[in-house]
Amino acid sequence: MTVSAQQATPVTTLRIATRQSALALWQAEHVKARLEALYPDLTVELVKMVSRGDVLLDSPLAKIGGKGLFVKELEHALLEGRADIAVHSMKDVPMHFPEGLGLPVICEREDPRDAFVSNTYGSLDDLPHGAIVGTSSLRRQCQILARRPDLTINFLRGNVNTRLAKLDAGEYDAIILAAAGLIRLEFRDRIRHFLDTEVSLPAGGQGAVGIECRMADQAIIDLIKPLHHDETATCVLAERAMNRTLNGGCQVPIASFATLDGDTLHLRGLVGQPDASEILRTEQTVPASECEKAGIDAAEHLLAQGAGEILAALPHSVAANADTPDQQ
Ligand SMILES: NCc1[nH]cc(CCC(=O)O)c1CC(=O)O
Repeated sequence: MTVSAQQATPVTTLRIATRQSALALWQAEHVKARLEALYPDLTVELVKMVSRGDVLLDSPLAKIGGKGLFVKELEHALLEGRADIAVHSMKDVPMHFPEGLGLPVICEREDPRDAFVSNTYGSLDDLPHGAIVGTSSLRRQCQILARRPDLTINFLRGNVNTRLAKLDAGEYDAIILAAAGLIRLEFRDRIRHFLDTEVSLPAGGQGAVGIECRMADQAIIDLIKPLHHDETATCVLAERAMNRTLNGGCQVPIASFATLDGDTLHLRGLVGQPDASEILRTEQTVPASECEKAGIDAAEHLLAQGAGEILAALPHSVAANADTPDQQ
């Protein structure tokens, strides 16, 4: 279909490609509801897909494919015309898009912080000496050990519901999850404490949802554009520019988090050893219009301190797997 033909044809039905995890479905339903509220005559359908990452969830192979495994299937559906948009957690979106696809919309961010969840203890600082904390994010592990070197970090995988079930089964004294996922799935009451960003700097894009589509589909882009949130997008672009400059899929253990104060953007970045033996930090303050430059400068400052050596020393399977994409 040519661009002019699409502009002449109003969109009557929109298909959203989505994974079938509870969080992915919530995000797709949320976008569907917002679009239906904006356009009462529009029919929005969910195209539910099983991503390779979901199939391989319990296999070590899932580690090798990293983030890409969870979005590739959805991107195929877009490229083959089986769906019109795909809704993603920005944290899990790879740095580069296949030819013809792009991500023109980033929605308003939910709480970006990490959350402390426990059935016994009120916060990280309340945990007794040697307590067991569940997470498989090296970013979280590194920052938790920096604050509490006595804790034992144990591997914890699966989606949000699985993780809570493992906590409830008594396998851990506490677990750390993104607040956003818990809030969206109505588990806010399980959060005992929000980790201050000074204690646990979030992953780039955490808490934000983005919409990917075919960039030639101007009518679709126009349709979804009202869901774009400029302030969130400015912050997420800075965070992603830092991660991209630190080199592609290798994002572990990397944190990047930007905030806006009027027209001033403040970006903080971190690269650390998983055991917290070394933690590099950077802070950049720039006009909001230079958000990408802030990300590049942050990455270069981290690289100048030795971030490249830390990241290169990580085993490949770990380095390729970012902030534990299976958690969705
Ligand atoms: N890495 C997995 C992932 N991707 C997005 C979220 C939910 C929060 C968000 O939207 O960033 C999670 C779960 C988690 O980190 O606990």
